[in-house]
Amino acid sequence: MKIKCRTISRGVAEGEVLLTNDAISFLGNVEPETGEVVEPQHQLYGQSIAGKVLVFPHGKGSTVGSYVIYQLFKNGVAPAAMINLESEPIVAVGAIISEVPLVDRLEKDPYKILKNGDMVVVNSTEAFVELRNE
Ligand SMILES: C/C(=C\C(=O)O)CCOP(=O)(O)O
Repeated sequence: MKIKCRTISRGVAEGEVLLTNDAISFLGNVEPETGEVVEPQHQLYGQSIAGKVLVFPHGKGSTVGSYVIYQLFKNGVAPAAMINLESEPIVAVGAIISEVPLVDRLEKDPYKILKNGDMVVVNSTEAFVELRNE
């Protein structure tokens, strides 16, 4: 199944879905050395976002979050791709400078059609997300 979306950061990546209903403040919520979510109140606490297709509603918090995404990239623990309901500038900038594909505004609600562990391709260059495991 292919789902159309809006391109924010171009690129193509495949990976396993890791989904959260919580917004993410990359500064403070995520450890840049490991990609682990370190905020105890966060739904993904204790899990690693490294190599995942990270689905979250939107970013929040400090503008330094863009640089944290870049640190994740430089440390080899960035998400493979990211899917938002509605991207905002902090995550958009972080994804663009880190060459992490980022999309938002999927034509179907990602929380209704995706679940943890699904294999998806995020083709941001051509503005679609493809669910592979069906
Ligand atoms: C650049 C900033 C702090 C630093 O150098 O560590 C300011 C960030 O401001 P926010 O209001 O957190 O975006």
